[in-house]
Amino acid sequence: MCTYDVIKQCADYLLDRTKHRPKIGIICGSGLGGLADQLTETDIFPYQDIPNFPVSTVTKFHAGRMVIGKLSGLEHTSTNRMSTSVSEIPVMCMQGRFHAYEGYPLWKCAMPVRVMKLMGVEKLLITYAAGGLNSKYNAGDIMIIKDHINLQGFAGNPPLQGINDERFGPRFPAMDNAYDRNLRLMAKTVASEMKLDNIIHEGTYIMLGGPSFETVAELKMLHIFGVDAVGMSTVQEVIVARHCNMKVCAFSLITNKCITEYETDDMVNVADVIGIANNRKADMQELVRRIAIAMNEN
Ligand SMILES: O=P(O)(O)O[C@H]1O[C@H](CO)[C@@H](O)[C@H]1O
Ligand code: HPA
Repeated sequence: MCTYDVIKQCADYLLDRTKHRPKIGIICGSGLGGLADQLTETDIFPYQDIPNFPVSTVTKFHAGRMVIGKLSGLEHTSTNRMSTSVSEIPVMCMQGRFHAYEGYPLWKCAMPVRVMKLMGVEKLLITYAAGGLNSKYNAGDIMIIKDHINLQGFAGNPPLQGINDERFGPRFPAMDNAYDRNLRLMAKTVASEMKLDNIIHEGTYIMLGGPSFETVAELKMLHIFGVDAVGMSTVQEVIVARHCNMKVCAFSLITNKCITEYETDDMVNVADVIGIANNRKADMQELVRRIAIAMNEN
């Protein structure tokens, strides 16, 4: 386990090298790291330079850098949202995350969230690529997570395993409203303003260990569980963020429809995942940018 002191060393390393003091953190999913490239006045830290930080091994899809800088956008300066001004807010952006299939234990995959917390981050925006299991979802759609199923926790492998340090949070944190109701509402409003209503959904996510994609039988079982989207990340980040009282909002980019029949030659493959991420990344980045700005107002 990473102790409080080790996490603080990471946080202090970054704080000593940037003038920014972000209250919003962003984790970018596979093929969705472009948002970090939109920041200005950036301080960029390759993960291998940050003491005790994990390093990205799926570097084709995750650049493996912490990018701290300013995100700019229109801010509504009156309560009726009629008057606006350009605002710049400090954010820290993980351009790449860690997955269990890379060989990291779940607590280590989520350790950067604690680093963010000790740097002053209060709200976390998460993006990731996922397969759409809900038959109404199409490749290119976006799902706001309403809830998750912590399958690894069911199996006795939770990200909060080990001795609890109360400085981060309680031994037994609640996971009600893990995906903040107000932030979800705000996300839906912003998506409507962007005229994305026809591709936005709200649903339940499950993280599997990967890296193999799911079998038809597994997907049939997950469908019975009430799962709408399937991926290999995010849940550990959310649990660790909620443990330390950060507010969370998370978005799946549905990169493929899950295949739930045997009588087909279709196969999920990572090239399609990245292709769809590339096609839809501009909308996803704009959505996250607008939500970050709106979050900063509230
Ligand atoms: O969840 P992110 O990091 O976006 O990555 C998703 O994309 C990869 C597979 O295509 C898996 O790692 C899956 O979890
Ligand atoms: O179909 C999928 N399954 C698991 N993870 C994924 N990430 C993108 N698509 C998928």
